[in-house]
Amino acid sequence: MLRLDGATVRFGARAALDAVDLAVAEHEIVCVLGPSGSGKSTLLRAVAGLQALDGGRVLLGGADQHGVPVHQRGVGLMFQDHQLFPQRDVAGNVAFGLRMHGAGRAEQAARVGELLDLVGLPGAERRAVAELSGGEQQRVALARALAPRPRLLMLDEPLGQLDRGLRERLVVELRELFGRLGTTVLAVTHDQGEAFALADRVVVMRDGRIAQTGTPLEVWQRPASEFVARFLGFDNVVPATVTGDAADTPWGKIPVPPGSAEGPGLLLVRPTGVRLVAPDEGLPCTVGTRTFRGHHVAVHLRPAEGPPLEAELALRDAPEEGTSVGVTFDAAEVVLLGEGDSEAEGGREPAA
Ligand SMILES: Nc1ncnc2c1ncn2[C@@H]1O[C@H](COP(=O)(O)OP(=O)(O)OP(=O)(O)O)[C@@H](O)[C@H]1O
Repeated sequence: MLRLDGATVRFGARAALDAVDLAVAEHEIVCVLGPSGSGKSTLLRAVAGLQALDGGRVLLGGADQHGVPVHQRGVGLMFQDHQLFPQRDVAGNVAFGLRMHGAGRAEQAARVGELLDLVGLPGAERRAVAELSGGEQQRVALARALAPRPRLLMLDEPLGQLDRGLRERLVVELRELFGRLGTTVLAVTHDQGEAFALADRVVVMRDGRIAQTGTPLEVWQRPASEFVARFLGFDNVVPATVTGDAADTPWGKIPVPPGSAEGPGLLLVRPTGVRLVAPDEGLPCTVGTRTFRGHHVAVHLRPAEGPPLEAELALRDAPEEGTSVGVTFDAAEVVLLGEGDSEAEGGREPAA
């Protein structure tokens, strides 16, 4: 459905999009994730035709989009600040794209009604946009983007401004809705929770390039590099040398999954794999701060040797700050990271 072949966008000497290859299949929901400035919006804008390419191609349904203006690409756009027309009512907003495509009045009214039902705002046609809540406005923006039946729907931080609870609810609704409609979606977000809940596949970007792509589970379980691991919030990363079924690390010997490649590398222990035991067993640590995260607690540990460690524990298992504990590691939660993309490399040279 959508393909980028070596898509490149430069601003001065800097490549905001650096030879990106990406394919999105029909009915697939792909979420692009990455830190601020990694090129996510530039990617969306290039696909939409709002940003010209300096190299490479964007193909939609197999056709090169070079020179095809935005309104002829058949893509729906929903941007961060959803830009509804404040002087128009809900129906006027939702019908906007339909009018642009020359739909008649009756057809517009029928389609608007259908879409408002879909997004959970039945009968809202005559309401003033300014009187809607943030979540309702978001639904109207979504209905507007879906109205002309775009072959590709693109969302830029679709739930960015809403509060957490509403975002979590809407993201589930969106996924269900897109599945029902068979919509192909390319969405951009900096919120990994949102991306993982919405996407069939996530694409993690760094400095205009794709750092990793895979299903949410694949990326979560096997971050490809230190960059991806840290971006996902995993900070238990240390240099390690694997020999057989264990690795030498600054935290001592840590068991690794069977079949791990031998030799030096970087090792990640997911916080769920940090087990607390009696103080005279395993690696001696002192319990530092505890951060409550809903149904679990992130416990920060100061090991006798090596960098700080984070453990994820159930509320009832989290020891008091200052307690002495021992730590052992669960091999199933240990990941050996690719070295190619190490933080230590620092910034890449800007493309010439
Ligand atoms: N019009 C522009 N002129 C010059 N530089 C730009 C322009 N648009 C984007 N950039 C630069 O290109 C890089 C990528 O920007 P982009 O907006 O695509 O990142 P992003 O990942 O979407 O970031 P954010 O999450 O903050 O929106 C950044 O370094 C940005 O400063």
